[in-house]
Amino acid sequence: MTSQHPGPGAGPTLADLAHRVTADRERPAYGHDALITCDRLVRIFSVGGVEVQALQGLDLLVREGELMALVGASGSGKSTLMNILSGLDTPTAGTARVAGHDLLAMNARARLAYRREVVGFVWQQTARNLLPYLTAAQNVTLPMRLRGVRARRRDQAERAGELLSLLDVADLGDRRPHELSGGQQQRVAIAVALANNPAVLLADEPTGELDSRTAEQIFGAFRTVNERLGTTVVVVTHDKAVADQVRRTVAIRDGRTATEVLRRSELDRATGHERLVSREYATLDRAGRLQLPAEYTRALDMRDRVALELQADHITVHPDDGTAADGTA
Ligand SMILES: Nc1ncnc2c1ncn2[C@@H]1O[C@H](COP(=O)(O)OP(=O)(O)OP(=O)(O)O)[C@@H](O)[C@H]1O
Repeated sequence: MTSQHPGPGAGPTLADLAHRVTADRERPAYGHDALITCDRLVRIFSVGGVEVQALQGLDLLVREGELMALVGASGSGKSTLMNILSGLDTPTAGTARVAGHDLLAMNARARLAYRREVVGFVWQQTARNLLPYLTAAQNVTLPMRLRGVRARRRDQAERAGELLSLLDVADLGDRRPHELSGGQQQRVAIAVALANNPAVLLADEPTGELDSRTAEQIFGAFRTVNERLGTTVVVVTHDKAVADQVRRTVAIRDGRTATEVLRRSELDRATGHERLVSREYATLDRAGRLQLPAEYTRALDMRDRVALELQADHITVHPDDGTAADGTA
């Protein structure tokens, strides 16, 4: 029998091991405190017998109250992710949870309730967001009626008015979509998406059909919603200027999160003005995998393998200099 009190230098005691096991069990699960958790998310499409892996084990955590942008090359998987988060599509494997809802386990009824009450979405095509034969105000009250919760018409109309006012289109409530500009339509579409007070507002290229000045204003509207209502907002965008305005931008590459830029304001001592300082991070996945930027590895001619060294507060990555101990230079 192993002693409970071995001498110095011996392995862990039984008590140590028991403690480790309990500590591991009690460690909070990945993403336990996030509003959106994607864990090794996979989406495979089969087209004519050919498989396309649109998402290849994507990890993403979004905390409550965040306003963040998702960027990435065409075909990287952004829309696939948004369709999953909005409840329109189901992942092939992995975990996706939004505000406590497991997106892989919902039946049709739960999915419908999820889409009506938990998430709001704004699409790129302005025409897809609004019903053409309803006025702006009627478009905003429609999701409230579909939700089926008994509420007085007057209260619904009042809420629609408040939302249209928050989005600076209060005086356009009686107009139909074709009587509104593209930017005004997107503002109304944001109000529609917020009608049932969702936990998350998702937007897929919401400024894609707008000129850059209008795009900037629409992005301002997302900021207002985030700041005033506290709604968590995730926006997919191609627009670099738009992505630069948020505190967090996550880049997706080949169906995985690859890099992340975080921005914070800092006081410029010289001028006394606030300025935004940004820093790029690489994503470290749960298996410890890290993708080094191609321009870095090319600059140091890093290929096949690299040497890692653990320092007190960082890890260094060196090119393979051909001095491997096993002689396989
Ligand atoms: N319904 C589908 N059937 C088959 N393949 C699909 C389907 N939807 C997406 N894909 C494929 O999955 C990959 C990711 O597509 P996705 O639309 O998510 O990319 P994206 O980053 O949104 O691109 P874009 O910026 O051009 O909109 C692409 O290779 C695409 O062809």
